[in-house]
Amino acid sequence: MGKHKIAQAFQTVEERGHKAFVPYIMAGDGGLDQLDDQLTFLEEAGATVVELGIAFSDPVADGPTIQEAGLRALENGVTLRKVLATLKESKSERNIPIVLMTYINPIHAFGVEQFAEACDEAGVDGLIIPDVPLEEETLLTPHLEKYDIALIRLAALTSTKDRLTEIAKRTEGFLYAVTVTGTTGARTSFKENLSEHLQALKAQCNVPVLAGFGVSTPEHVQNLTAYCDGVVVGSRIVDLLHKGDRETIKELIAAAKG
Ligand SMILES: O=P(O)(O)OC[C@@H](O)[C@@H](O)c1c[nH]c2ccccc12
Repeated sequence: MGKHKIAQAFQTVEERGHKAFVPYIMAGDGGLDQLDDQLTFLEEAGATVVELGIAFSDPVADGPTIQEAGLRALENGVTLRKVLATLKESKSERNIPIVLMTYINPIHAFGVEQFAEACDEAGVDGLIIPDVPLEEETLLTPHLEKYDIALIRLAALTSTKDRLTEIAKRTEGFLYAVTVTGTTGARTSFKENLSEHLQALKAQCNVPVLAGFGVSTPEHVQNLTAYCDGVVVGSRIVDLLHKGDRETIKELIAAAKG
């Protein structure tokens, strides 16, 4: 479980000569009773890992598509506790690693130690917590280590060189290379020097480097994976899942297979 399960999933992708594809979905968008079916669909469509978002009242890093999905989930009565309970029930039926994306407040409300234990019981393999800077992560790390849960760090375009080096060294599971400045959301183009940025991160990192934010077409997937190990796709997946267009999701995931 945990870090090792994530590492194994990436290894399988590499052995097949593919790139990793990590879809983001908002837990409880469409109702929590849909979650198992959504995870099974993504696993069967060839996703490497799933990033599962927890709806939050103040999602500072989220763009409009993810915010709206969060509102729908909150209207459905979704809470961190309910998501963990749902994951726990279907744990044995699932192979794909799960990474939870949540802000720090709900974790504090839960209690850090209890949260780590509940993640372990639910089969959560990693965490993305965008509002915990490097300086504050020791709040979490001892508890996550106890259960082998990966803390996936985000590398921002605006970080200094030294800070990027530190983030690349510390990250677990994979490095989340944010490809744009600003919030999440589909975009049409990326910065010109993004390829060098990704390659520089790759050179300093012992785990896969995945590019995320704004990735929304098969062309984006193919262009970016020339310089890194895979992609994270959020807003486009959330939008397609909400519309019920699963065929286009399959095509996006297939783009990572080259
Ligand atoms: O939606 P996009 O632009 O495809 O970006 C991925 C993103 O949505 C997902 O990884 C995510 C959702 N909320 C976040 C908050 C911080 C970092 C990452 C995220």
